[in-house]
Amino acid sequence: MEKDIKEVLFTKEAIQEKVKELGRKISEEYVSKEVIVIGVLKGANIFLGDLVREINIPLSIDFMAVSSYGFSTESSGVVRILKDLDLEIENKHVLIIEDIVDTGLTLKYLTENLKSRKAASLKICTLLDKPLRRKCDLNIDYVGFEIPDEFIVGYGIDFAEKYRNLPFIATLKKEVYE
Ligand SMILES: O=P(O)(O)OC[C@H]1O[C@H](OP(=O)(O)OP(=O)(O)O)[C@H](O)[C@@H]1O
Ligand code: HPA
Ligand SMILES: [Mg+2]
Repeated sequence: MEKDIKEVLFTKEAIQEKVKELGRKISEEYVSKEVIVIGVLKGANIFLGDLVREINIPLSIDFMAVSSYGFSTESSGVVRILKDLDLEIENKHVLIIEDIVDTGLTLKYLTENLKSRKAASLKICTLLDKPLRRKCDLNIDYVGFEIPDEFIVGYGIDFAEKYRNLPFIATLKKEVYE
């Protein structure tokens, strides 16, 4: 795997520090609220696992699975729900956890879908934000790192289902995906 890496953008240690900082902020802002965190599978799985252990207030965890990239580096623009929530979110404070916001189309679709379920509040937390690629308006409440317009992998994020288990976040060599 390592031979395919162009540049490490965030080390394991830098990620860990940022996750702690986000966890502290979320713990303060959601204190005494009934919170459900929703992880967007599969990419957010590893971030969510680390983040919830840095949040020191009671919460529930649920997942949605959606996919729009498949085996490509370009969003298909068509977001499909592969798994819906198990929990009811009516009157609950919902925090969506994402690994990366790129075009924003995944979260646009998800937030529109969840709005109709009458949550008390709906916010977004993403570890990575690639604002230069945005194709729609999206308000993100918690951002770990802003990144340039490059295809990245690691810490849950894949290319063609590979590299999710890298402990760091890195760019891929062009020849790997072209
Ligand atoms: O802002 P966007 O352009 O919509 O891209 C962001 C989404 O794309 C990736 O998921 P993907 O659809 O590849 O599924 P995965 O999480 O299973 O890898 C990533 O995990 C985000 O959910
Ligand atoms: O840069 C990326 N890498 C992997 N998957 C992604 N999905 C959206 N953007 C990316
Ligand atoms: Mg993907």
